[in-house]
Amino acid sequence: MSESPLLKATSLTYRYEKDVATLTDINLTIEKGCIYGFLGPNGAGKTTTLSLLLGLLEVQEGHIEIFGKPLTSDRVSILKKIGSLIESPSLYGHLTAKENLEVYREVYGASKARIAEVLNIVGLEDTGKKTVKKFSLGMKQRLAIALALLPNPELLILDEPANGLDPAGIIELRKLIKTLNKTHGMTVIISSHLLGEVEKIVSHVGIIFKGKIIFQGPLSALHSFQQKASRVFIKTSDNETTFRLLQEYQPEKEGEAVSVPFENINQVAEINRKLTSHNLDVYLLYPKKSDLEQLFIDLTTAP
Ligand SMILES: Nc1ncnc2c1ncn2[C@@H]1O[C@H](COP(=O)(O)OP(=O)(O)OP(=O)(O)O)[C@@H](O)[C@H]1O
Repeated sequence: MSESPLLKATSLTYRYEKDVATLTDINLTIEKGCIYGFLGPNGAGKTTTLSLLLGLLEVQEGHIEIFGKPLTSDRVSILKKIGSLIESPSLYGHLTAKENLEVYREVYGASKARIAEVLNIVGLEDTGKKTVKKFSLGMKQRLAIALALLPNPELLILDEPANGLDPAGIIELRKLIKTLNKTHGMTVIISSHLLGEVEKIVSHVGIIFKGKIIFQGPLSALHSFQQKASRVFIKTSDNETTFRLLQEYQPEKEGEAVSVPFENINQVAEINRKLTSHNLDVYLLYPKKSDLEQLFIDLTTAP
């Protein structure tokens, strides 16, 4: 029997306001040892979902299990094994990296030796007396991750950690996440609104769009899904007949037109031949941008 997932969220629906569902029926399965990229455009519901997983928001509908236990009943023991970076970290600008960690050490019940360890892991061991206000954003971000690492968590949840970082900072962050996963065995959930930012490190991807999960699976499955999101838009002199003739392509009616999933350019020529051989006039035959396709463009285009 396969091991149960490290995290399982079932049918999460969340409303900030009574009549507006910010999340609808969210199902997530995250396996131990993976780096899970949680992707979606701004406002899709990433932070809300992660806040529910971290118990920062109360579950209204649905169920969350982490480490095989329900979050509602085993909250404290679960949260002790999770490190997180959500929204801006609270760092003291007038203190050094080490002093910042010292402030949080007792909160987490971590040993003094753990401070040097986490500074090493995030590559800030040589910052000495430099105060945090003189740190670059990338260094601040790594220090915030060091804080999250103090309790030596099994699961690390990072909400848009690459936001605002320059390309060098993003590369450093990727390296760090890979090390945490490979060398320290941590499962990592990292959210982003850009696929390119996380594509190089993630093993699995979940895509949230308007509060709904529209894809979840290994990174390798994403590209075939992406292709399926493209459709060919067809308008002829008789759309009913077109719909009937194209049954094998799984057509859908779109107002005055018909659309079929786009597979390749040869299929478009084949459809054209089929329609004209049945004496239909073909007015339009073109790939149409669906919401999903537009979503992929948004996820793959730098702001
Ligand atoms: N405290 C709140 N009260 C009311 N609505 C909220 C609150 N927080 C977030 N929202 C709304 O919920 C929706 C999802 O926001 P959320 O922050 O979860 O998205 P996101 O994917 O993390 O986006 P971003 O990257 O912009 O933070 C948005 O429409 C947002 O305006």
